[in-house]
Amino acid sequence: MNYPLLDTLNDPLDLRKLSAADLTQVAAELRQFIINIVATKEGHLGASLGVVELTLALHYVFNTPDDKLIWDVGHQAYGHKILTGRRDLFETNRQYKGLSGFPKREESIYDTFGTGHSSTSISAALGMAIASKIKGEFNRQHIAVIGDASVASGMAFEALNHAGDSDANILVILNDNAIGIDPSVGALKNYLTNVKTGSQGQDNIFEALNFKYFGPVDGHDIDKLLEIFNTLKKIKGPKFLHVITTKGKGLKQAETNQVVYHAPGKFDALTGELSPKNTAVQPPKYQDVFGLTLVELAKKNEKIVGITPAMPTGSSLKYMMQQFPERAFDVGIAEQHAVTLAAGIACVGLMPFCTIYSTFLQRAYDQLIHDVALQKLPVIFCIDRAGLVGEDGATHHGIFDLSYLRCIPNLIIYAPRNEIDLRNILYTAQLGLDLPIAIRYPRGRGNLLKWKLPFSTIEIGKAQNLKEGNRIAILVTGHFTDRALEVAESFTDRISVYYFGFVKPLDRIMLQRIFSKYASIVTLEDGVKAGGFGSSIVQEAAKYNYKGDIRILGIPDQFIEHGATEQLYESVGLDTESLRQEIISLLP
Ligand SMILES: Cc1ncc(C[n+]2csc(CCOP(=O)(O)OP(=O)(O)O)c2C)c(N)n1
Ligand SMILES: CC(=O)[C@@H](O)[C@H](O)COP(=O)(O)O
Ligand SMILES: [Mg+2]
Repeated sequence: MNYPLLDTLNDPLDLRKLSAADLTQVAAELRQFIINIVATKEGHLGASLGVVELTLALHYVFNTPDDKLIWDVGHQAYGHKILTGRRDLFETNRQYKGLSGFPKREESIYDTFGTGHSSTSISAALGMAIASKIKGEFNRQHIAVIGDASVASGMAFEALNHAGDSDANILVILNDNAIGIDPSVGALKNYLTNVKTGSQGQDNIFEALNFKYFGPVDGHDIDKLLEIFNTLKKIKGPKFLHVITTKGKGLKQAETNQVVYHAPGKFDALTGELSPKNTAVQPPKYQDVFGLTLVELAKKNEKIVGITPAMPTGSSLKYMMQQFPERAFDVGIAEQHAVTLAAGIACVGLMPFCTIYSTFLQRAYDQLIHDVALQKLPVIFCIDRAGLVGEDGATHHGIFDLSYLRCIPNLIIYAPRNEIDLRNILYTAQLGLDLPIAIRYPRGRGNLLKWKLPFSTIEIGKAQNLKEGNRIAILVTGHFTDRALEVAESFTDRISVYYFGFVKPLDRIMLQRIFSKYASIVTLEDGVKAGGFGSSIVQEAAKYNYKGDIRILGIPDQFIEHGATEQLYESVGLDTESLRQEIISLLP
């Protein structure tokens, strides 16, 4: 594939040597380059295609990296990476030891702020703008590019509220494509639609917040973007530019099927068609076990309400939203609100199932403690993407939840070992608990083809002995249970496996039996070792005055980068072979 102009661009200085008229061709080449690589290497597609012209115009007019450019979420920054010296490395995007799929300060001086989670860009840009002013660097611009779904989040509004009351040199660019991963929701989305259609009248929210407002402008018209940026760069203080773009621009399928092409997996770069799916019958994704089981339960239990902060497709709450639109809500990128909304719903006797990715629940920690657990409100948290998630990397791994949840009083924590177990704990939870429960399960597929079995109730706080052995006890939680069994089988009758679905409350009776029987214990989890399941066993062992060895196996005290999930587990010694070696080293 030929990229005659793109191939000459090693950084934005080269770009600025081109004539403005050349930028149209660069845009076409850049778009094709992104399509060609993402088609085979996978990744986020639609968002980056939508901001090709915006990316070029920003780097052309502004003096990056001295002017600070911050991409919200960062999943749209592929063009930015390619133009800022990473074209040749881009085929390693999201792969183990390759480029990160998100901006990352260690990777480039052009990546001024690391992102991955949404709605941080305005705060970060404002922080930089305030610091520049304190340092006397008055001419620097600080630019946050934020999407229409991300700008509706609380954090973004907190930053707008602060910035609008300052004289900071900040430019907020709203990249409005009317969609997040799923279609955008909420009153702000309606307002933005009215602005675009001209039916909004004179009122302007952003002007009311004291920003100088510009737009809306067509974000695919390079000349218009150059003109407006040349104006904006001379204006001091807080400015807001409303840009209209099309997610997936330039690839027909990505434009028409924006949800799927947000991150489409492999596809044909020429036709845009998705690569054929594996047609063999496969075990279900955990998210679908959750989503489909919830529909089954909601048909019989009218108290069930579903909540997702902006991930109806990713969490599979979409199934309930389709069947029971009056009882299932996408609240937008608003994790804090989602949790307290669930608390409110529980207060009045309904049964909220609040599904949030483990990594995004970090945003709502105070709400979890203050609004839910402290008041013993029986919210059912369905925490998806627990454990390592793969190519999204350090910003998205769900490895902290067991530790950050375990220290909260009144909270039940359950990590199902498989799809049937997940179904049964969902069933058990909706029978009525008098405490909140956090049910956490991994990204991707389970192992069972037959998983839609009749429901059975799970006894709260009970562990199970799955395999009896006489030397070492493996205590395991969550989906690593099969891994523990596989390892144990290879040692015939020497290794026991105890499955602790409940990380809290722990089965103390079972633990006492284990402490009195084994001289060596290994704990296994897909979360951080610090403060997690293994830690809780060590604490119990100390209370019991246990004198044997306990080895905690989990994620070490470091951020884990991106790569295929199994590759990453191997890198931290949690693959089957490494576990087997650990056991061998403990055997007398
Ligand atoms: C705090 C947080 N919640 C959820 C997500 C998952 N997420 C990633 S991109 C995205 C949609 C972003 O939409 P928008 O800001 O409009 O950008 P676009 O994809 O349209 O460019 C969501 C919900 C996230 N990254 N961070
Ligand atoms: C950028 C972002 O936060 C999401 O697009 C995320 O990558 C989705 O993750 P899943 O693919 O696990 O749904
Ligand atoms: Mg959007």
